[in-house]
Formats: sequence, structure tokens, C-alpha cells
Amino acid sequence: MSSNPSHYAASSPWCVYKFGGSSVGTPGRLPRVLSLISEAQRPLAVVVSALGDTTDWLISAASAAARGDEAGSGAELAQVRSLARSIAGTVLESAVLTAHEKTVEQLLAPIERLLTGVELTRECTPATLDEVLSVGERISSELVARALTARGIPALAVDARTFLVTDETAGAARVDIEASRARLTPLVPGWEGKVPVITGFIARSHQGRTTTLGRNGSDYTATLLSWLLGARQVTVWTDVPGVMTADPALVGDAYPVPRMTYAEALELAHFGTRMFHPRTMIPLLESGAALHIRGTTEPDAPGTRIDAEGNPDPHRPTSVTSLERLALLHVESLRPTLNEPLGHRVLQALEAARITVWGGTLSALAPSISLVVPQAQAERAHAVLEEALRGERERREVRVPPPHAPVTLVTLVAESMGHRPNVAGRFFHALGNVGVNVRAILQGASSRSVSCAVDAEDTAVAVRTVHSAFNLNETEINVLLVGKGTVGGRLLAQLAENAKTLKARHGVALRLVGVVDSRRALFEPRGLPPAEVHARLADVSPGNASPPDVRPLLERLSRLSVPVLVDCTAADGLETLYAEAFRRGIHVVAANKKPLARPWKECESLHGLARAHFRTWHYETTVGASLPVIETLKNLVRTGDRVERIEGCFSGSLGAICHALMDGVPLSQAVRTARTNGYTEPHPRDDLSGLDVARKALILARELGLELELEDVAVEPLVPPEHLREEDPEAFLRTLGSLDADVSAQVARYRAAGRSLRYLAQILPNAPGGPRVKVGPVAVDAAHPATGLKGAEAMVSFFTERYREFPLIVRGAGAGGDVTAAGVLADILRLAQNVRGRR
Ligand SMILES: Nc1ncnc2c1ncn2[C@@H]1O[C@H](COP(=O)(O)OP(=O)(O)O)[C@@H](O)[C@H]1O
Ligand SMILES: N[C@@H](CC(=O)OP(=O)(O)O)C(=O)O
Repeated sequence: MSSNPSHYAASSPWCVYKFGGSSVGTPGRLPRVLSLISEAQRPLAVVVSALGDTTDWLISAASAAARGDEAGSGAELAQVRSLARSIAGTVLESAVLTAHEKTVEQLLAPIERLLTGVELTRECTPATLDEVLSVGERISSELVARALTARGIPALAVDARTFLVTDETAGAARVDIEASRARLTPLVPGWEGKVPVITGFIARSHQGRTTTLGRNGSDYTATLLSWLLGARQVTVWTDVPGVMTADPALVGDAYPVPRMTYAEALELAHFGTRMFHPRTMIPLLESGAALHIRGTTEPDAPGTRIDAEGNPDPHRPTSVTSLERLALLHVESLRPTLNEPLGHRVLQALEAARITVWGGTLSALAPSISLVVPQAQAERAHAVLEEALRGERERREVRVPPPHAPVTLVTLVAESMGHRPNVAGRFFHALGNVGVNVRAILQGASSRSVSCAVDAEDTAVAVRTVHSAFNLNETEINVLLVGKGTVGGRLLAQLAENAKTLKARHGVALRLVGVVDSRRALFEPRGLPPAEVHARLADVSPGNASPPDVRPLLERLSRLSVPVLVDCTAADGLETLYAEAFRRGIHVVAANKKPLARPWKECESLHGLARAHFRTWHYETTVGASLPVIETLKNLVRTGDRVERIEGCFSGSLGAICHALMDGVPLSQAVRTARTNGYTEPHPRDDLSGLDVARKALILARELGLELELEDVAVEPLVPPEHLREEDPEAFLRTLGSLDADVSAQVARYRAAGRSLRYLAQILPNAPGGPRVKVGPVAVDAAHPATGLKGAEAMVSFFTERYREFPLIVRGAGAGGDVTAAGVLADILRLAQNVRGRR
């Protein structure tokens, strides 16, 4: 090919349109294609791919035939025929349709005979496969040309084999541009006044065999044609509105990149963006023509323009791409070798064995080497390396461990790498933050990209993380809410109320993607409007399992960016769900105390699991609703203070009940009111038994590093234990009435003595004989700080080495759906701070 761009600089009035399989072969889209062609400027050449998945089906038909599977081969071919018919039926009528169907049969007949031959010989050579595949593009060019003609737009089906000349390499032929030009030139005058509809992907070798240019090769046909015709512009129409910041199938919030350079597009194609054939850019680099990528379904969207200049905006988006099914090979140096350096020998050996090396950390003088190769070639590559380094291995100078597979190469393509500070630093920092293990960093890649190899299972999270770190102004947090009772219900309301401000002021896009209650589950990865949740959930028919199994939803949640499981239940057994969440890379925010009160060892291993997966477990609201109790204690411990005593009224609900009792309200009435106000646990027995406060005391004690169990907490209930047996909350409230008189009398005696009833918790880490934790009712005197508490107020006093004389006191509303939900929301936002986006 010429290396002199000016020689072939685009100069003619020709325009080239290319329509991919998704545009011509998806039912309903062909009429749009036809109108785009009819509205385009002239002269126009159109390149088309095979309809939909035709090429895949033809490949399967050939493989089935080679296995001798006649029925399988026939079934694949039947799919080709059936799609061709159904699409034709949407744009052609009566006699024209009949004529077209006859043409399709004429095209398919020799292919069927070829496949019979493959069945008999049980062999499908690459050359035969190319012949089989070529029928896909030939069918679609015939169809589009006929459909245009039927609409009064003069058109002509053109088989690219009549002018595109290649070498003999089946499956990925190389084009002879001069020979092709010589064949095309005399054909062009015959296109005068007509739209030539040219087959993409296929060509003919010097020896006259049908060849193909490689998968996605129609884009390449289009740019080659533009070069040959001297066209200034090529438009590739596809099913996405341009080149996106990431594969939209992997990243839901990817968006179109308005402009990029040829080199950026080349890099994207090289590192896995399957929308381009890697050679597509070569003719454009030669001719200087611009390539437009546009969406057939959104023709008015600006799309992406690819040219020599690219995007001059320094804040332009960057694209992330991934290449899967790879393997990582290492040569580990055990001690310095005395022989020649290993790098070039390794590369030479791999090249001689025709192994593709995608990249790696390697230099001629490198003592240790990492290489990325296709997974399918990994075992062979390993054997080649072992053989090439046999001497060094025998002298124990190097080791060649077995390949590590599968891995994925994740690449950020940024033309501005050199102009923007710390691109590589941000790339690796973002991955580190979400616990993605970077297996190898690729050096030697161009200055416009940075790549690393990650485990295949981390592909989605790695691509999404890098994408949001570089391309999103907002940090998107995806929430799956379990429990929509008092706290969960208020959280839904607060999500709705605060979403706009959080986005605008703090760059946090909070998206609710799922809700689970005791009977039903709802999941919508594109987001659920919080205000509609109750109604949408009511429409879901309850499953067999009650409560529903949340684990399958975790799998879906884990594929979204910054996934968070929010537990607003007071249920038992959620710890297994948390473990599953951490393992899948999901954060947990919980108002539920029960998992934190599990046996110490179990709880510790759950914390360990979160750490091992770099996930957070926030639970500030488990003690004192949204009062900053746990964070304050963590800070005291972190900064080296020694806690001598923690004391307080941890329960807003018991606070409200005690306060009402002191005001003369009967016990049963006081409990009922606290429950109605959303202060108590679902079953108020958990409050009156002291169990709920005991759990809170245990949570704080464990924050101090005390290895205590729930049974170690000395608990004195507010009412005698024999009154706490009733399982049904309503019946329980009724039976409490029998205690009203006794309790009121007791309270009157306290009042007379100038004392107040409070439910106190005390943690004494340094008590003689070992740490002590106790909770129970106490008649405090007027000087006690708890005396002044009103309603559902809670209070925690920290007596420490630094706060000995004047304790650090946290005090305020300690119960209620609104404050607890606000605390949960604050915990979710704290998470967002660790995974900052682009701003
Ligand atoms: N960065 C990206 N931008 C846009 N599309 C991408 C990107 N990465 C992968 N794709 C995928 O490429 C597809 C378009 O390419 P392709 O399947 O070859 O389309 P066509 O059939 O039109 O030739 C999109 O539907 C999308 O799933
Ligand atoms: N039909 C060929 C060539 C091609 O480019 O198709 P599409 O434009 O639909 O990606 C293939 O599937 O590889």
C-alpha cells in the first residue's frame, strides 16, 4: 500500500455508506435504511453486511457439516433462509418478492452442494468456509438493491469479488490495492445514476478464489472503497449511536464519543472493540477521509466522527475496552543468568511458533517477563517457552510456571495521555479501590493507551470502574434494598427527595435497582423510581420462597457500578447474604444489628471477608439511629485513646417508654405509642427484654476489640421475663396491661424519691476480673446526665483517658424511621466518597 497520503487524498464527490448486519437484518430496520439511502447525497456507494447473524449461522452450518451432522448443518442453513425471507417480506411485494426468493435459492443452491461435499469429506478448509460465508453478503446486497429499485431509487447489486483483489489467505485476506483499483476503475462508469449496493466482507484472490477480510470486515470494505473512489467521507450505520465510551453491553451508562482520531479508533479496534475490523482505519490514514459512526435507529444523533484531528477538547471522554479469553505467561528469574538476555529469545521462539503476543512486560534485558497470549494458544506457548529456556531452567536460573487463565486485557484509550496528569495513576488507583487484582501492566503499548491484565471474573467490574473514574461526572451507586418497613420505607422517600441535590451538588447518582420485602422481590437494573416501588412491588406475584431468595439478585447487582446491599430489616440470618455479597464485590450498609451480634468468631470472619474483597460494611445506625456513635468510638480507638467506660441510654424506644412512664402513662399504653411512632423493633418484646440494647452494647464492646458474646452481656429486662413469652406482637401488647398497675406504683415511688427510671447500658472494658457489659433499668438521681433525656432521646457517654473529667457525650433522637433512614443514607454516601468519579 502507498505510504504517501497526498497521492490518494480524498477528492471526488463520492460518499460511502455502510450498513451492518444489525441494520439490514433486524426486523423493522430495513425501511429506515432505505430512506437513509434515498435521502443521501449523490453519488453514493452502499456497502452491506450479511443480514443479522447470518455469518455466525453459516459458520455453524460448515462446522456441523464437517462433523458429519447433516441435520445440524441443514438447521443452520434453514435459519439463514428464513431470516432472508422474513426480512425480504418487510420491503418487497408480489412479483418482486417472488423474483427475489428465486435469486436467494439460486445463491443458496451451490452452497448447499458445497456443504454436502464437506459432510462427505468431513473437512471444511478455510477456503471452502470463505466460499460458504460469501453467500450472506451476496443475499443482502441483492435484497437491498431490489428494495431500492422497487421504491424508484435506481440501484445495482455489486459483488465486491468483481473488483476487490486479495492474496490467498483465507479468513483474513490482505488486499492488493493497486490491482483492486485497476479492476474498479472501468466498473464505475456503469454505476452512473445508480446506487451500487456492494457486498462487504468478501473479495477474490489473485488466483480467483473467494476470500474474506476477517470478521467485521465490511467496515474495511467500506473504507477501502472510499479510498479507491477518492470519497471524502464514509458513514458506518450501526445499532449504537456512535463509538461509545465503553461497550454498552457491559457499561449501562456509556455514551457516544463525539470525535476521535484514527489512532484512537485503531487502538480501540486492536484492544477488543468489536465494532471495528482492526484494518478499517488503514485506508483512511492513507486518504484522509473522515469516518462517521452513526445509529440507524437514531439517525439525527450526531454520532462519532473519526479523522486525523480528533477531539481538541482537553476534557474529552476516553474509551475503555476489553479483550477477553487471554492467558498470562510468566518467566520468573530465580537468579541472574550469565547467558544472553532472555527477552528477544522468548519473543523469537513465540513468533516462530506463530503465537500471538498481545503485549506484556518485557524488554531485551528483562530478568523476569510477563506475556499476554490468547487462551487457546496458552498451553502451546508455555511448552514453547519451556523448550526455549531449557538450559536456564536446568541451571535453575528461571522458572516458567503454568499459564494463568482466563484473563482479560482492560485498556483505557486516551489520546491525551501525555497531556493529562496522572492518567495511569488514576487508572490503577480506581482498580485498586474496588479490589481488582492487576495481574500485569502492559508496557510498550502506545502512548495513547494504558492496559492491564485482570482475572476474567473481574472484567465487568474493572471496565465499569475505569469507565466511571474517567468518563462520569457522577459516581453511580446502585442500591438493592432489603426491607421496606419503617426504616426502609422512609429511606425510599429520602432517596426520592434527595436524588437531584445529591447529583447536582455532590456528584453522586443514587440509583435504586431492587427492592425485596418479606414476600416479594423486584429488580430493574435501569433503576426503579423510589416513589413507584410500593405499587410496582404489589404487582409482583409472591414467589414460593418466603422470604424470597435474594442471592440470584446479588449476581445481577454485582454487574452494576458500586453495588450496595442495604439491609433495613431486623431479620435473622442475613449474615449469609452479606458473605455472598462481599464475595461478589458488593458493599453492605445495614441498620440490622443481628449479624453484628453473631458469635464473635463468625462476625470477625465476616469483617475479614469484607476486607479481603475490599468492600465496606457500614452499620452506624445499629446504635443510636443516625447519631454518630460508632464512628466516634472508631475515631477514639484509631487515635490511640483508651476507653475506660461507655455508658448511656442506647435505646430511643426504651427512652420514650421510660419517659412516658415517668409522666404517668400506663406501661401498655406507653409501649403501644412507641410502637405506633416507629420507635420499637417489629416485636416490642425485643426492646422490653433488653435484648436489643444488649446487642447494641455488644456491638460497641466489640468495636473496642473485646472478644465478647451476646451471652456475656448481663441483661435485666424492663419487665419480668415471664411476661415476654408471647410471640404475637398484638397479643403481647394486650397482656402487658396486667403489669400496668405494678409498674405505675413503682414509678410513683421513684418520682417521690426524686429519681427517674432509665434503661442504662454500661461497658467496662477494664473491670476487675475481665470486661463487663450490663444493661438494665436504673432509677437515676437528678444529677445523672440521663435524667434530662426526653422522649426518644438517646445518649452515649465515652469516658476515656482523654475524656476523663468531661466525658464525650453523643446525644439526640435515637429512634424513628426518619432519623434511622437518614443514617443509612449517610452510610451509603460515605461509600461514594471512596469511589470518586471524574470531577
Ligand atoms: N465502545 C463501543 N461503542 C459502541 N459499540 C460497541 C463498543 N464496544 C462494543 N460495541 C458493540 O459493537 C456493536 C456494533 O458492532 P457490530 O456488531 O459489528 O454492528 P454491525 O452489525 O452494525 O456491524 C454494538 O451493538 C455494541 O454492542
Ligand atoms: N458479516 C460479516 C462481516 C461484517 O462486517 O458484519 P457486520 O457489519 O454485521 O459486523 C461478519 O459477521 O463478520
